[in-house]
Amino acid sequence: MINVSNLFVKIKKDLILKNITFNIEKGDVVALAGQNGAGKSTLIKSINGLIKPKSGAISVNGTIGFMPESTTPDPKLTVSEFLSYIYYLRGDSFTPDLYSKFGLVKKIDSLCSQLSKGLKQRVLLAAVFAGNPDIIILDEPSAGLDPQFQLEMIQLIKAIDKGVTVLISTHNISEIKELSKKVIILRNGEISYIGSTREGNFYEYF
Ligand SMILES: Nc1ncnc2c1ncn2[C@@H]1O[C@H](COP(=O)(O)OP(=O)(O)OP(=O)(O)O)[C@@H](O)[C@H]1O
Repeated sequence: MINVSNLFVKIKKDLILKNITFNIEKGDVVALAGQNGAGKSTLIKSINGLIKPKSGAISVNGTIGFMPESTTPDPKLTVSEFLSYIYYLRGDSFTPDLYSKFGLVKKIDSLCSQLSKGLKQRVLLAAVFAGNPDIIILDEPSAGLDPQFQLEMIQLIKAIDKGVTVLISTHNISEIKELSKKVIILRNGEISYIGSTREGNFYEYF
């Protein structure tokens, strides 16, 4: 579903990603981990076609729903206006049952600017599903959330339909263990570990 081979990415003069190779199969839920600055967001942007690699190949077999890091829904729109707009752009319609699925029923008419960080993240997660993408890519969806909202975010991600491929960037070891069987760990722009989250102390490769 996502195939990356011998990927090198340069930003300005710096080589940020070095010889990255991995394969994600349809329906896999894969965590992308690594310390700050390891290259997770650069890899995610490359997969989304937002950064042109120096060399190597990326092939993506399907449509992507992408939630970038540290973004916010349009502050001038209400929750319903924002989600209707995003779904419209993707040729889809936002149905009311999605408000309850994402815990937004009481916030339908609130301005996005007035939501807490946790609620903004839920609105963005709801937006990711517009157009029924085959692949969901989430860049640190629970960063900055309190433990309760983190748990809720994990539950929402776990509820994603089987068969949808998920790539989720996170620092959170319990989140990695809870959500995914497979983890890719980056260290200084290289893969330091790729494999199961069930075996060994994979977090030593951070
Ligand atoms: N536009 C840019 N200009 C210069 N350097 C950049 C740019 N974008 C990323 N980098 C550098 O690339 C490296 C990897 O950054 P990236 O954001 O991909 O890491 P990350 O693993 O996502 O980090 P974090 O967990 O902090 O989000 C860092 O050293 C960063 O400073």
